[in-house]
Amino acid sequence: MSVKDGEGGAPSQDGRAYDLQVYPRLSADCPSCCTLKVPKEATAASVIQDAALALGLDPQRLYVLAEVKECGGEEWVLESGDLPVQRVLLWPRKAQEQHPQSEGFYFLLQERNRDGTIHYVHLPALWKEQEAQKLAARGFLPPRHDDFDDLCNLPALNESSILDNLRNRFHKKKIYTYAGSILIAINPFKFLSIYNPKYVKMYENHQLGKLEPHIFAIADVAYYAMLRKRVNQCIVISGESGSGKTQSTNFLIHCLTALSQKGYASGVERTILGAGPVLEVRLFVFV
Ligand SMILES: Nc1ncnc2c1ncn2[C@@H]1O[C@H](COP(=O)(O)OP(=O)(O)OP(=O)(O)O)[C@@H](O)[C@H]1O
Repeated sequence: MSVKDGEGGAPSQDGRAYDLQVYPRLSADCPSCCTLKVPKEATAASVIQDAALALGLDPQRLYVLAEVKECGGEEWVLESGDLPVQRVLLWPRKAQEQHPQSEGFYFLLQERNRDGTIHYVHLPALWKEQEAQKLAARGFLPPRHDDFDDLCNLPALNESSILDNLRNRFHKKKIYTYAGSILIAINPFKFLSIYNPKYVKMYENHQLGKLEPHIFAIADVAYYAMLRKRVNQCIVISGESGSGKTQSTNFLIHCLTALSQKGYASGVERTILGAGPVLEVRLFVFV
């Protein structure tokens, strides 16, 4: 609705008519909006009547007018004696002057059942999509992702959603994904430039989950937990043959030795890695 000095429409006592835009939420074949010129003292009942006429709706059916306000996304159903223009005059100035549905302040026309409840219709997919986007923007729905770096955040948790998520991430060269504090790694079978000293530094002393999942984050958490609690830590690596257990072990040792400041200089990393094939290191206990 935009507030204008009255030309046309029913003038109010102060001589002004107000443009009131009403968006029907009825069926897909209904017009998307109608603009009415109404006086300040027009009631919701009369606006509903005019809107039904303008939209060519069945006058035998019952309708309600609801005010939608962006803040919180509430829909306030108006009583038949309520004055829609009064509501608009309380909106922010910009919304008073211009309020396309996309801006958040508008009126909805919905069908009402005989018992007073609102008759919800099957909404067109596009409309639902827009609503979902708005709710996500307000924080009522999780932001729309096609990949989640922690499986615990998947909106639907089942085998196919897990595999889809891992696949999507893998195609974006994100081979690591968390499931809580567990790290899932998918073998890329090719070199990825995510293991250089810059990454060791980046993940150093960071809470798990703050950054993109990475094997260095696991090494870092174990290392600092050992220092803080002065208790041995272990990292269990499991997977089928060829899945990358040995490679992951090497990355962990690389990161741990780098963190302990001994890595490059003392040859500790080389010594441990050299013992790997003999010990088949899968589980580390650091004192
Ligand atoms: N993160 C990675 N980046 C690049 N290549 C990797 C990665 N992880 C594994 N690979 C490659 O995949 C191959 C198999 O990995 P690896 O030997 O670690 O598997 P494994 O689980 O230890 O196998 P097995 O249980 O049979 O010993 C290796 O050639 C390795 O280089």
